[in-house]
Amino acid sequence: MAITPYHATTFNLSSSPNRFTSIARTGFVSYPTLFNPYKLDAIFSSTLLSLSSKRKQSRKLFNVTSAVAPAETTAEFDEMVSGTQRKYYMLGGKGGVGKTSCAASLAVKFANNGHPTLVVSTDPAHSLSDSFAQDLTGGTLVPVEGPLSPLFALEINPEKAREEFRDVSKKNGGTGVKDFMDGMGLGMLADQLGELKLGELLDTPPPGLDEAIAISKVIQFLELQEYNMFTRIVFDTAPTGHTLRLLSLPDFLDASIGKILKLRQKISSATSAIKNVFGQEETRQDASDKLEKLRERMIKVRELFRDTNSTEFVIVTIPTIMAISESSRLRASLTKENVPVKRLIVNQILPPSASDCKFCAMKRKDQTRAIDMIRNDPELSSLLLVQAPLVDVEIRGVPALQFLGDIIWK
Ligand SMILES: Nc1ncnc2c1ncn2[C@@H]1O[C@H](COP(=O)(O)OP(=O)(O)OP(=O)(O)O)[C@@H](O)[C@H]1O
Repeated sequence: MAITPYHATTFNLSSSPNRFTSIARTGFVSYPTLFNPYKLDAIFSSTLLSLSSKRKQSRKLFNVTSAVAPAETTAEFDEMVSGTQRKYYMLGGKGGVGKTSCAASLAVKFANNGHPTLVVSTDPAHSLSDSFAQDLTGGTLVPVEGPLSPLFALEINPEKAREEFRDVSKKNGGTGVKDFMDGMGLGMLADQLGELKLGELLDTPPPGLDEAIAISKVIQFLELQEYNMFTRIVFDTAPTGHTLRLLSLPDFLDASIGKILKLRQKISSATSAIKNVFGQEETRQDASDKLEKLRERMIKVRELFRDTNSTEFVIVTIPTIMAISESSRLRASLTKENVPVKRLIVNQILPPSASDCKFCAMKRKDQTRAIDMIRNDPELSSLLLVQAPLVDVEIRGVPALQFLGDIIWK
């Protein structure tokens, strides 16, 4: 019989609460967990624990070691979780490799380890809602039910935001622009650009503008007193290309704002007719101050991405040559941008098996080859290699994410 240690269906991942209760009645759950206020999760996690020790036993029994990687490395989660200073984790990589699942499971793990956590998706094609099996749309912070400490999720859709912006700009002939931009934390840009046909500018947006909207929204939230509590921020980023644009964006905006400020200086020294375009002296001064603030905020973002003490970019990949090649290029670009990278998650690795079908044997060989490639890749070989197994159900909902998180983030 094939051994599938990560056979999640065995762990009742998709079970109803009643089935958990019946597990409890059969004595599968250790006594103290019944006092936990989050009973279902407690029962669930202790069931997982109990089954995970069974898993270890069955490994011993059949002397099964990981087929693709003899030496198991851990993610060194202790280091990730230690300290109450705010830390940012950005998970990125090729499309479909499991960025969202890894980001969501990390956020759940942080929250279960005492960190009030915010998980943010800046991917225009969001899947956080699907991953948490909860509606997180709406562009604002939504509490996620289940973890032991507060966990909030935020899905930002920059494309949609841009669409909305264009609509408002058309409908109101530009007058609603400022309100909308204020809402996005970019009000000061609107002040400056409102009269410069910003709507037209958005028809051919400069690279990174969508990400600008996403980033400024997050920063705006984090500046609010009520969101001071978050000590871990996990970003589920868009696929590689977008991420790189996002990283270079603060520079871009900084440069743009610089241009705008220069333009303003020129205008303010011009005739009164032109002065009317920007309003009275006081208003102009106020707008300049706001613009400076935006510039400062962008500089903060740029520094944040590069701050080894507070930020880490975690690359997520799968064991295929194509995904690994892209990860290697991503690492090179991140190094160029001075973004700290320490961990590489290789997701969806076939779990060990005593007897392989032909397809599995081939697939396993293929994966082994891909993992060897990582070990010989100059960009990737120095990273902490964390292996995550392919599980046999879709990872959806907090209990399932907790299950995945406990496997990956050790
Ligand atoms: N270790 C795993 N075992 C089994 N299924 C997985 C695993 N990791 C991810 N998946 C599944 O793969 C699919 C894609 O995962 P996910 O949405 O996390 O990837 P992504 O990289 O965020 O994708 P996108 O680039 O489209 O946003 C999902 O159905 C998810 O449940």
